[in-house]
Amino acid sequence: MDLHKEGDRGSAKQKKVKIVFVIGGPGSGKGTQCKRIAQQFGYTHLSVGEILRQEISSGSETGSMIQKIMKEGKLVPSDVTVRLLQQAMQGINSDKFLIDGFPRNEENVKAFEDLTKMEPEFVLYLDCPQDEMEKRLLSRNEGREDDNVETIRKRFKVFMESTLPTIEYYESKGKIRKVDAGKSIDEVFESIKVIFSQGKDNKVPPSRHKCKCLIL
Ligand SMILES: Nc1ncnc2c1ncn2[C@@H]1O[C@H](COP(=O)(O)OP(=O)(O)OP(=O)(O)O)[C@@H](O)[C@H]1O
Ligand SMILES: Nc1ccn([C@@H]2O[C@H](COP(=O)(O)O)[C@@H](O)[C@H]2O)c(=O)n1
Ligand SMILES: [Mg+2]
Repeated sequence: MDLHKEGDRGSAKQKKVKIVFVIGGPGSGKGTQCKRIAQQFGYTHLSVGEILRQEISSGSETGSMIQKIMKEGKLVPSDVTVRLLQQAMQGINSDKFLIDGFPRNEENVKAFEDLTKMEPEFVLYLDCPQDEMEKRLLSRNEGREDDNVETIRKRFKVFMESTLPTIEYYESKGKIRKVDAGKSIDEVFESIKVIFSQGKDNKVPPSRHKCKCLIL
């Protein structure tokens, strides 16, 4: 990916692209909060789930493969996901990306690092109790095929087994910024604003997290 360069005809002028990943369980409020962050802090919001749903809508063979996986609440192979994400990023002239719903497992992390040679500035983790997430998803009403009890439970399992290890990985790098996402939309955004208002040198010290999502 050539996200680092800008200017005419491939001049070597460097463009520093800032990336923030946003992760959290299904229904933790990633999409809701990303919209607000993008608006207030000037980020380009890319929802990886949305990118995958667009591929389904295109009617491609890859799209039908994605549809089957999503219906099962499983994860799409990382080479497919990262290629589509990379294409979306390359099509937008922005230097600040908010990547919603990524990474979902260690394979996502590796594929992203290998392909883009980039790392996120930090990772926003929306930590929310599972019963609250389930309640939100069951009343979302956006017509998503995966918003039914059976698939939701499978998505929770995938989150616990595959996504939590990525949180540990970024925790070890001091990159996790965790917020309590079980509160109201406004309250969650207040906590997020503090994080996005912090300067580069004003980093929150790393701390071992305890997930609310595990306390059931
Ligand atoms: N803090 C909150 N309190 C109550 N409801 C919320 C809160 N945040 C989001 N919601 C609602 O919960 C539902 C799920 O939110 P959202 O779509 O933002 O979650 P998500 O993390 O993006 O989920 P997914 O991983 O399934 O895409 C939406 O209907 C949204 O309006
Ligand atoms: N990195 C990702 C992100 C998403 N998926 C698949 O899409 C589904 C919906 O994602 P949302 O972020 O919109 O909840 C998710 O359940 C996965 O099937 C993925 O594979 N990899
Ligand atoms: Mg979402």
